[in-house]
Amino acid sequence: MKVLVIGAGNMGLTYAEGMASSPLLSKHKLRIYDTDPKKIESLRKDSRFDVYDNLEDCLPKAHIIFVAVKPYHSEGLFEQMTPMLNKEQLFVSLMAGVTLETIQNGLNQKKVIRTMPNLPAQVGKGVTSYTEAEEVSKVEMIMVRNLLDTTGTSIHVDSEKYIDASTGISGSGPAYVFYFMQSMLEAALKMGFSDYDSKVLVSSTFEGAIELFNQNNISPKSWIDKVASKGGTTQAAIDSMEDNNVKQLIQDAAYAAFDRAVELGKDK
Ligand SMILES: NC(=O)C1=CN([C@@H]2O[C@H](COP(=O)(O)OP(=O)(O)OC[C@H]3O[C@@H](n4cnc5c(N)ncnc54)[C@H](O)[C@@H]3O)[C@@H](O)[C@H]2O)C=CC1
Ligand SMILES: O=C(O)[C@@H]1CCC=N1
Repeated sequence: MKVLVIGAGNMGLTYAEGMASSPLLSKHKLRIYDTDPKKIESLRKDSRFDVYDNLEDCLPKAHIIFVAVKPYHSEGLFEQMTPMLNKEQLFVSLMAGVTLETIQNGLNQKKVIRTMPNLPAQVGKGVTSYTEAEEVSKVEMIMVRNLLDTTGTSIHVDSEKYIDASTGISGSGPAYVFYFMQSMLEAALKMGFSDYDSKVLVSSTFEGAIELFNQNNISPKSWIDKVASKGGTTQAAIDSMEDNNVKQLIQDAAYAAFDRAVELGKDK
């Protein structure tokens, strides 16, 4: 099977790297197309990929095409792609907001799957939500799911609403975690720890907490109770967060990303 990734940026290249070793690709190397000459030059040094700088050479014969450009580049790209397509091809969008209908109309094609991946896919720990147009067959869905799973785990959702919603939780979510990490790093530095010690204190704390959460069937709220002694230090920190409405602010942030995904879909 010939798989083509269009757009070798943060997300496209991450997916390309994950899928490059998939047995589904059999004897064919993963194909990548990008318009940035510098990127092309550096990708050509990577023996896992067949790298292209023009669509005519890679698009017409591809079976599954992943589209990983920025949403605002999609319209121009679709116009360029349309004359080279055939009805057997399957399209998988990684783009935030851009709806199945917009992609179908833009490409004049029916077989489209929309996904929302996230960046931890770079270390095989991504989570991707996905949903499909009704013209996509069950076999095609299984093939794509197997490809998505090369970058971590995936969840099927029944409607595009949940693709936009997962953008607010998992797609943009790693940035919220990094925001929290950055805030704690800055606090550690202010307290006088070295760069190295601050990094160890913060990253080990995150890693340990996630591990506890994953290895036990206990809610984060219950874990908070296990850390916090009555009248102790943790309670002082949690009270400070509650007084400052931090929980509501985080939820507002997740909804802001969700709303922006919906808005991006309407911009098209
Ligand atoms: N970065 C992230 O964490 C996530 C990104 N996404 C989605 O992935 C898509 C790509 O985002 P990033 O990888 O972060 O962007 P990026 O800017 O890192 O990569 C985009 C790539 O597309 C290339 N490109 C631009 N126009 C092109 C064209 N006409 N043909 C071929 N290549 C073209 C650029 O040269 C660049 O290499 C976006 O639609 C975004 O919504 C989704 C989930 C997470
Ligand atoms: O910020 C963005 O628009 C993309 C989608 C989810 C993560 N990055």
